[in-house]
Amino acid sequence: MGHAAVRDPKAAFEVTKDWNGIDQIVLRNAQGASARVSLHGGQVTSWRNDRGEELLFTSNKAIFKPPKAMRGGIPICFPQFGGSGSIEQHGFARNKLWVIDENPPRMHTNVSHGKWFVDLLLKPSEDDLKFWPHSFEFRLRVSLSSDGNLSLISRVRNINGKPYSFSFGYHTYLSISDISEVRIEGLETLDYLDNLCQRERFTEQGDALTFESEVDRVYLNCPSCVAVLDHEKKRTFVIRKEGLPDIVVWNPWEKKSKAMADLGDGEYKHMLCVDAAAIEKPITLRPGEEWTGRVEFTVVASSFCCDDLDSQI
Ligand SMILES: O=P(O)(O)OC[C@H]1O[C@@H](O)[C@H](O)[C@@H](O)[C@@H]1O
Repeated sequence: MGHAAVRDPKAAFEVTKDWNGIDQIVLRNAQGASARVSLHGGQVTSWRNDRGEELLFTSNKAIFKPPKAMRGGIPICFPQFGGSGSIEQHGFARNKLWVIDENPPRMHTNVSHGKWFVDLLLKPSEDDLKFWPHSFEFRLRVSLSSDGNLSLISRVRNINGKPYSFSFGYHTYLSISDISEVRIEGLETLDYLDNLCQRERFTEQGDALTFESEVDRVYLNCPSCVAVLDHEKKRTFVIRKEGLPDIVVWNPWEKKSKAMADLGDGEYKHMLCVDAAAIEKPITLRPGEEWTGRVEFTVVASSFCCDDLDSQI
């Protein structure tokens, strides 16, 4: 157990140690829902509902060893999503040590974020600047609402003298009953880049996306809300996003899982990555400019779709 870094008794969060002795923040709302965020990578490592059920997947073979990000939760992919740019796969932010931001600048958004939140900050080290010579301040707010919704707001500011571009993704491992029981709604008729076919562009034909083999796609210009329906668990994840046009859908399936040291052979059945992202058109910031990208996860019972949910707000 680490020191308690409580900023305000009403907005309390607790600081404990994660598996490596690195500080992690625990948010717990009045109903008992909770989220954990490690300072290693700013990675959300757990999100539980008020019955204590874990909603994010973490591999049983996850390697909890910095500097690598662990397989599960929500690694932050910045300043590059994927492996086709000039730096390491998914960027360096997920492997770095973040700090708690005690005095974050005001957030220019109408979004209400409940009472339970923490602000984290990442600045590049001298070493990072050798590989990616663009200075930035990356502020991440992770919050849990009184309904147990989890939201992540990222703000990246260019504090460099020159413009630069980056890509980004919330690499979200959802916990699912079984991959054959799950479908995604909201991606119908969209174009996507297929990472399994050298990023060739295709158009989604099906009514909803279901899974029978490996999938690694970047869906382009997606609606602000998609739903992941889990029939067996009778629950639906609703994912809302802002500032993030793309959605990556990834499941490694059997063969690739077997080749991954930090994923059990059959574990692909119980995970599905659905990542709100900005990939096809990188974000460009002029000096002093700031970008905001937000995602919110809600879990609702049974087969709820986004239209139903929108009409309730
Ligand atoms: O093993 P990593 O670096 O965490 O990446 C896992 C996967 O992440 C996905 O988002 C990518 O689309 C895949 O191509 C990649 O294999």
